[in-house]
Amino acid sequence: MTADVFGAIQFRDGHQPEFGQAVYEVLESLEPALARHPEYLRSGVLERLCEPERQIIFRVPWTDDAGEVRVNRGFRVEFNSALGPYKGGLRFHPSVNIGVIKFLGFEQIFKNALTGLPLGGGKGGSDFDPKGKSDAEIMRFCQSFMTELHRHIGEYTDVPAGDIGVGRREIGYLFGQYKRITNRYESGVLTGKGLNWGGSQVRTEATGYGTVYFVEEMLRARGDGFDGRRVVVSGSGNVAIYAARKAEELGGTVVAMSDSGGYVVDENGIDIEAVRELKEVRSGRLKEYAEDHERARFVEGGSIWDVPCAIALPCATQNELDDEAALALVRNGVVAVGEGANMPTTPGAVKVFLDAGTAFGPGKAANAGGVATSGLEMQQNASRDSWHFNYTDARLAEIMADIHNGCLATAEAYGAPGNYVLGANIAGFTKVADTMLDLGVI
Ligand SMILES: NC(=O)C1=CN([C@@H]2O[C@H](COP(=O)(O)OP(=O)(O)OC[C@H]3O[C@@H](n4cnc5c(N)ncnc54)[C@H](O)[C@@H]3O)[C@@H](O)[C@H]2O)C=CC1
Ligand SMILES: O=C(O)CCC(=O)C(=O)O
Repeated sequence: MTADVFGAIQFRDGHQPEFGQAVYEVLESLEPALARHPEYLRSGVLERLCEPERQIIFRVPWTDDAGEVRVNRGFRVEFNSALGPYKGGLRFHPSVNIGVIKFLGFEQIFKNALTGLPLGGGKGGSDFDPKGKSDAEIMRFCQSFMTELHRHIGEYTDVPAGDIGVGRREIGYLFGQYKRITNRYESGVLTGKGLNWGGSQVRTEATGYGTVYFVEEMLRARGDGFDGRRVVVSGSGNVAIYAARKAEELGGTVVAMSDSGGYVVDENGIDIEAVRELKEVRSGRLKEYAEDHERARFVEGGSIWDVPCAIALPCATQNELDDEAALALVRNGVVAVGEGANMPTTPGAVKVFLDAGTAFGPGKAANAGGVATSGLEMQQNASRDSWHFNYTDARLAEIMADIHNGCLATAEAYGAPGNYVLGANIAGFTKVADTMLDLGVI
């Protein structure tokens, strides 16, 4: 049956490979749940889940510093609102197209369900490349993007946030333009805001910290931990920096990090604060880190996954860890892999880890701490409140432990103990599917 559904999707959307990959991975692991619950098939839940409720594509014209008019394409895919308003980030990167946004929106449905918070799934972005743009250009782009997007979003409708290329600066320009156009100080319309204007403590750290909390739970379930372990973190953006920081706080040694130019290795442990300052303040390249730290070496190109480690945290982008990389990690004795990024591990590589008995935390569970903390930001906005750092961090840790335990229990209940991929997919799916049954055919 799932083969029929997938065939229909391939027929319609075969030119969207990332979307096909994300759908296939979910459908494949749902078989045991569908066998137990034929009502999902009778009510067309699968077909409805795989088709976005709404897809918005729009022109984003803006003027560069030389006075030239430029045009980018903007997207917002409002995928599923069974559990709450559409929720998910905006990605600004030249590789963005409708298929990439659909894959991210589809993943977001199940991830958001796993958080236990009332959040539907959506995603958006643009093929705009922020690299090399001035602050004024970024602002004009964000204002133009919001001039169209504002009519589709709202606290009770659709609540965007950041993703690759969209951080607090961009959220600020987007929020400013929304406020100006609508004449409403509607804090709950966006998350990832600055602390002075409705943001939440811990949102900046949340995805990286949450990923490490999840991996810590997987390790604990095996009587292990971060202490004294070598850790490799790919990427050096928002998720990577705070995953590395938390891994170090728990006693791990982060020996390698990367950016799109290559990777840096420091056997004594990377100075995470120096990477944070380099990336967040100076917008520099990781190569400069090696120039400033004589014990470090920079490898241009190549695979960061060749660096031996016990714990691997892919935190850059989709399909960055392939079969060959997974085999290298397993050969070098990896014990746990936690996906900080969305779908960073190819299907073949996931199979390598599952076959080897590596604890593997899929992104929709392991990186759910970011959107969960966005949910906590929405709670604070709704109650005109702001919580302390430690309280918010404790809520995040509790949510990640609950997600871990839910995935583990679901995997066990469906005859696949220790398989977090199956556990996350079935646990997220059944919550959304049961709600869709309650709400009727809409
Ligand atoms: N920011 C958030 O709250 C969340 C982000 N994610 C996912 O985490 C991943 C990273 O996102 P952020 O850290 O927020 O973005 P970011 O823009 O702060 O950093 C992106 C990082 O990925 C690297 N990168 C991007 N494209 C690359 C490519 N083609 N090849 C090699 N490296 C590349 C960049 O060098 C940078 O280190 C993405 O998959 C995103 O969807 C997942 C959950 C929440
Ligand atoms: O915080 C959010 O709403 C979205 C985070 C996100 O884009 C993700 O989980 O991939």
